[in-house]
Amino acid sequence: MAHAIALNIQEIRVSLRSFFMMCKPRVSALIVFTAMIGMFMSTPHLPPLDILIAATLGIAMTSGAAAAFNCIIEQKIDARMARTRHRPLPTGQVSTRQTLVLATLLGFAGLSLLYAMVNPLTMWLTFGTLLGYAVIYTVFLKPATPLNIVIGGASGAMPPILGWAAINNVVSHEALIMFLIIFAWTPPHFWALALYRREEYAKVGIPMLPVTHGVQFTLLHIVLYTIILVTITFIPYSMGMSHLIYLISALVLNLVFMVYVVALYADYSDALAKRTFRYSITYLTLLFAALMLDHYWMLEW
Ligand code: HEM
Ligand SMILES: CC(C)=CCC/C(C)=C/CC/C(C)=C/COP(=O)(O)OP(=O)(O)O
Repeated sequence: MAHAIALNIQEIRVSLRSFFMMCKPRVSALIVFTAMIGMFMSTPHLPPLDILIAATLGIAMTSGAAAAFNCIIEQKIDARMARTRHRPLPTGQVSTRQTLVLATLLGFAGLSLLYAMVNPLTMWLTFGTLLGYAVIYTVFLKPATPLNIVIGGASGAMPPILGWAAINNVVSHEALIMFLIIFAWTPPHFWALALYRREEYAKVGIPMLPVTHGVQFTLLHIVLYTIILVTITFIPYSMGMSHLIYLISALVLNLVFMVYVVALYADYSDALAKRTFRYSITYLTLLFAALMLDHYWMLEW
């Protein structure tokens, strides 16, 4: 009897750990971080603690649920790619039904928290973001067009808008600028990975840009989108939303990003594409951290 209970607890622990991995915790963490920056940027003071906590939790739970739905829908493809074949659904560590129940509960709980403790606007925008990623991107765009990531990127760019709405109950132009930064960042971020994983995407028939249009065409578009990104990152300074700390940080981060993408364009290697992909994550993290640092530093003065 005691043995059976111990076994059951062990099974539940394995299932929960597997489920947690399907919430793509590292991606979700950066998504939540950008949402929190949206919250901090939306007010000259600190946001009310109860709303800050409820909004952060609600957005994190819904983002995790969206990622888990993506894992359910893509499990057959995931099983055939080296990068994803160890995910819990392809290895059979958890069942589809179990994951579906947990993802639905998590998403419902996250959205309810936003509705009850934050505001209905944030709940509806977050629900739209979930549908944008789990349905529009995953089901319709990803298998259909190399523009999947450009259009689908809109849902990954939503978090600062969600954060701002959580505190102020509006969608502001400042939040839209932060949205645009992530929106322009997403193609270079993802195409860098898609380049060194192009053979796997080709094998499973997903029309990522390097598969449909080749390496050189993708590299050119990475450079073009990075130029657009760099341009957009100067808007916060030029409209007085951010100041010198942000400007200097953006200059340095942009310079390094440009060096990466131009070097990649000039002399492609999988190893450099992998480093560019990793840098894209550092870039977005530091750029958003700089927005917040600049915001509070300037208020101090
Ligand atoms: C539709 C848009 C996006 C696509 C297609 C995309 C694609 C990817 C892929 C395929 C990976 C590798 C994941 C893995 O191997 O587990 C990845 C990693 C990552 N992405 Fe994105 N991404 C998108 C948007 C975003 C956004 C909006 C953020 C955050 C604001 C983000 C943050 C990250 C982070 C932090 C990682 C590293 C995960 C790790 O180290 O395990 N991505 N992305
Ligand atoms: C707040 C909220 C509801 C956010 C939802 C938006 C969200 C979770 C965006 C994540 C983007 C992401 C993980 C892309 C992975 O691409 P992929 O799915 O093509 O990669 P894969 O091959 O690793 O599955």
